Parts: sequence; C-alpha cells; structure tokens
Amino acid sequence: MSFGTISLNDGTTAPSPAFGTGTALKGRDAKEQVLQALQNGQRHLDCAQFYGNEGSVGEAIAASGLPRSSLYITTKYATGDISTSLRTSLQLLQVDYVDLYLLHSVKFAEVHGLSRSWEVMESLQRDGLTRSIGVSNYRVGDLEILGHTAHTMPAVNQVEFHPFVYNQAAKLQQYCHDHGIALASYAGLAPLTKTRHGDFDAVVKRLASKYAITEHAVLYNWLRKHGVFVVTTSSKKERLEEMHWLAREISHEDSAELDSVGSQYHHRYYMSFMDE
Ligand SMILES: NC(=O)c1ccc[n+]([C@@H]2O[C@H](COP(=O)([O-])OP(=O)(O)OC[C@H]3O[C@@H](n4cnc5c(N)ncnc54)[C@H](O)[C@@H]3O)[C@@H](O)[C@H]2O)c1
Ligand SMILES: OCCc1c[nH]c2ccccc12
Repeated sequence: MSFGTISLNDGTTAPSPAFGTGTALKGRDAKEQVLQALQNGQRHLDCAQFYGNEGSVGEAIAASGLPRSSLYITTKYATGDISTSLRTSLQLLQVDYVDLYLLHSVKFAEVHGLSRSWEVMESLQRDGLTRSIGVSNYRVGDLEILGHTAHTMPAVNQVEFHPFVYNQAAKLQQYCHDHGIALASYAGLAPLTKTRHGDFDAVVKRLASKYAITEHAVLYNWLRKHGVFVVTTSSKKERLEEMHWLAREISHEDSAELDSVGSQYHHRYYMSFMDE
C-alpha cells in the first residue's frame, strides 16, 4: 500500500490509507464500491454502525474471497449497548473480530459516560472481539477525562484534519502525540472538494507540478507529513489506482506554506463541537 503502516501504542500496526465507507448517504449500499476498492489493493476498511451499511460491507468482504488475515477492519460505535453493538457489527461484517473499534463521537458516547464507555471498550479488547480500541471526535478535554480512569489510552483518535482546521487541531495533535495516540484524519481532501480559496489553490497547484502528483495527492502527502493516518474514499477506479503511487516526501518549507496559507481559513464540515 502506498502510504505504508502506522504503529499503534498497543504494538499493532494499521495500514494507511483506510478506505472510507461512510461518505455515501447514510444507509447506502457500499458493496460495489468496497469490492472495487478491495480488488484495487485497499486492505483497510473504515466502517461504522452509524453508516447503516455494514451488512453491504460484509457482503463485499465475503465476495472478495480475501482471507480475513489480509484485511484490517475498523468500525465504530454509535448507539445502544456498546458490547451488543460490536457483536451486531461483527455479524453484519461477517467477521469474528475487528482490528480497531472506535467510539464514533464523544457526543454519541455520552449516553454511557466517558469512563464507563471506555471500561466496556477495554473489556471488548480483552475478550478478543477487537484487536485495538480508540476514539473518534474526542477533544483534549474528553481525552483527559477518559485518561483519569483508563487502563490503556486509546490507540487512535480519528478526527477531521486538513489545512482549514489546522489551527484548531494543533492542541489536539500535540496532546495525541504526547500521549501516544495516533491521529487519523477524515475529510482531508475538503480544501479541494468543498470550499475553495484562490490563494490556497495556487499553492496546491504549484506543489502538484513541483512533485509531479495530482492536487489531491498534495493534500494526502501534507497529511502524511503531519504524521496523520488517512481515511479517504473514492468510487472511481482510477483514483483507487492513483493511491498506490501518490506518496511523495514534500519538503518542510512546502508543507509549512500549506499550513500558513490554509490556516488563514476555518471551515469544519463535521462535528462542529470539536471547535468548542
Ligand atoms: N469519524 C467520523 O466522524 C468521520 C466523519 C467523516 C468521514 N469519516 C470517514 O472518512 C471517510 C472519508 O471521508 P471524506 O469523504 O470526508 O474524505 P475525503 O476528504 O478524503 O473526500 C473523499 C471524496 O473526495 C473525492 N475524491 C477522492 N479522491 C479524489 C481525487 N483524486 N480527485 C478528486 N476528487 C476526489 C470523492 O468525492 C470522495 O468521495 C468516510 O467514508 C468515513 O469512512 C469519518
Ligand atoms: O463518520 C462520518 C459521520 C457522519 C457522516 N455524515 C455526518 C453528518 C453529521 C454528523 C456525522 C456524520
């Protein structure tokens, strides 16, 4: 895989990029898109109870004929009893463990309370239903509360991360780094696929030409430069193929230029409470 692997604090490794199954409308059948991704070399699937389509992901996994051991499967808890939710996800995905189980959002987990939720996550890991445990959309304050009672800190925090939330994510990035929590990014392409700014576009264009990669690959490599593992997605075969060759080492100066031009702007597309 193009980006390689990320080492987690529990001694395991996760392949990056992960292939997202949630950008399609909630509940939309993901079978064809996931099967195409698997056939094009993607091995890490990023799933969620919230997406309402784990059954279709399970069908794609089964149809691929790939051995379970060659796959890395992440899914996320949204609602209901955590242990029951994971067991249901396993059934739908047609596997007997996942590699990484995440609490999808601190706002979703509030129903159990942070400490109690994390205790259950630790027990699911002990029972072998998931290899690694982590969180998504947790702020520094949430991680601090969790840390008071946790036996092990989350292996991963999956958050929105791109140049237009760079300033807002700085404290969280530092905290995760200091506590051995791997930061995973979603919506990393948003500066090209959602809101556009001419001066930022110009920098991306210049770097795409300098490094002989696409503009989207400039953002992937910016994420990589920041030590962040990538969750992305595409329904297009050519873009999946492109992910195999897009890794480039962009210079510190070029990355810093994206930081400074991008962080003049602030756009967050998911989970607005992350700015609180
Ligand atoms: N944990 C969370 O709360 C959370 C929130 C949002 C997304 N996610 C995960 O992250 C995944 C990706 O999210 P995203 O869609 O925001 O990520 P992204 O920013 O990587 O955007 C992906 C989209 O960009 C476009 N795209 C991809 N490659 C392209 C290319 N080469 N050229 C032009 N356009 C291209 C496609 O429309 C694709 O759907 C989701 O499927 C989901 O698994 C998680
Ligand atoms: O993991 C993605 C979660 C997600 C997709 N679309 C949304 C809209 C609102 C809140 C969360 C999401």
